Amino acid sequence: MNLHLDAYKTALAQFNRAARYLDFSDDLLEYMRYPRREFTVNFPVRRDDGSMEMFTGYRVHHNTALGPSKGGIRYSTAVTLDEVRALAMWMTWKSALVNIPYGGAKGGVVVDPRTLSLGELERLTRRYASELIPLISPHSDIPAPDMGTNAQVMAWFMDTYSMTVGYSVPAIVTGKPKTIGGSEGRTEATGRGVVVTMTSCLHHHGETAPDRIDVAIQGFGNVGSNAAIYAHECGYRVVAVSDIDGGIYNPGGLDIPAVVAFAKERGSVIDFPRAENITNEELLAIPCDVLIPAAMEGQLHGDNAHKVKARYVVEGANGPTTPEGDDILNDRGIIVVPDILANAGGVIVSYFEWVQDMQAFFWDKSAVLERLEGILTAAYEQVQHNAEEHNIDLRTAAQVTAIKRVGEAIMTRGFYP
Ligand SMILES: NC(=O)C1=CN([C@@H]2O[C@H](COP(=O)(O)OP(=O)(O)OC[C@H]3O[C@@H](n4cnc5c(N)ncnc54)[C@H](O)[C@@H]3O)[C@@H](O)[C@H]2O)C=CC1
Ligand SMILES: O=C(O)CCC(=O)C(=O)O
Repeated sequence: MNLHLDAYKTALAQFNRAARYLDFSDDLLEYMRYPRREFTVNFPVRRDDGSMEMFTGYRVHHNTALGPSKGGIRYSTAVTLDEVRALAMWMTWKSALVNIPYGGAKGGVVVDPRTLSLGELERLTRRYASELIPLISPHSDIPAPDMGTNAQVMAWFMDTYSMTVGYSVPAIVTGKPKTIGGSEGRTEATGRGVVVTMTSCLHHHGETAPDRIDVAIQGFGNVGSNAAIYAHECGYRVVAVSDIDGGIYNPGGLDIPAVVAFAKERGSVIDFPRAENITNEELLAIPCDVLIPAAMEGQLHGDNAHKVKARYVVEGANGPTTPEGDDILNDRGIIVVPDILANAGGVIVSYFEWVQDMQAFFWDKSAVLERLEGILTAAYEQVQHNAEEHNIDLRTAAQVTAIKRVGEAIMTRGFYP
């Protein structure tokens, strides 16, 4: 299975499933299946040893009916145009679902950032940012971090854009360091939001005692580690976590602050002293109540979804479950809180950051976190309500709500093919 070629197939299969519940014309549905713009760029980067290497990057705008396109930038050797298409489409539905005035975009460069020195990473970022300038602006397309990128990468992005136009433009990207216009709470927003939606879902099912809930998390980057930290703070028992090198398991619960410190020093969670090493495949099948895939696409699929022991899957990553995986989980009565809802905390606080930058007026952390929680819990309740009303799963309910908003915006603006 090619997980990345399959990502767009997954996005389309989810869309087609939701489309059955929408009273839209075939023409309008067909229009929404396509990305609006796709940009591919090949560019050179000088390596520290003086050699020159060519890199390929992408930026895809899926739909802009509700506002400027918004979405992260991924640095990974697995990046393909098809993967970026899928991620851009999910951004359209995510922003619409949580009612923020954005369309969907995503970008990526085919590179393993761990193989670059800091200088090489900066040169690559500045060159890619400068190639994207015809496409981006605070009013048209606003990038942010995703897998393999972080606040520092966003700072170089912002600086490159600002140098080109001749004045500082903080609102060109979100997820920046706070010293240059970043928002309080953005770094932890996605992981925190995953735990907020998990809690809404557990409460809906009458499970209100966090100390009775065992959580396993795949991926220990921005999303996974912040989900682990907040889950631990809320009193949940995080029994397993993993990164690309493998995972660790302690059925009595992991000391998450100690794991965070250990991973920071060692570059991986594996060999953490008070736990057993496990593989990523074992983590997905570990005995627990909630499984949070927070690494990448296609992790739960037709060949392993039957092994999941969790009763809930809360999707921190984008597209971690294939349609075959979804069918198996649904048939087994496992509740899946879908990516466009569970991981929307990141884009919500990015929206807050953009608003603050545009107004040059900054909020304190409690205002950011309170508004974040308010939007996510309302979105969860709406999706849960729609799912019950139409007797459909949460993913389909979330997609129906989101696609309906985008379709209505397209129609209202005038859809005359
Ligand atoms: N950063 C953000 O604000 C948001 C990220 N997401 C999604 O969350 C997921 C993770 O993103 P970040 O945490 O930002 O990335 P990151 O680069 O900070 O961390 C990724 C983590 O996943 C691990 N990983 C990578 N490949 C893996 C594999 N094959 N098996 C197991 N672990 C693997 C890495 O070792 C690392 O621990 C992605 O799907 C991303 O699109 C979604 C919404 C917002
Ligand atoms: O913060 C943003 O603007 C986008 C984050 C992102 O890429 C995502 O939600 O997948």
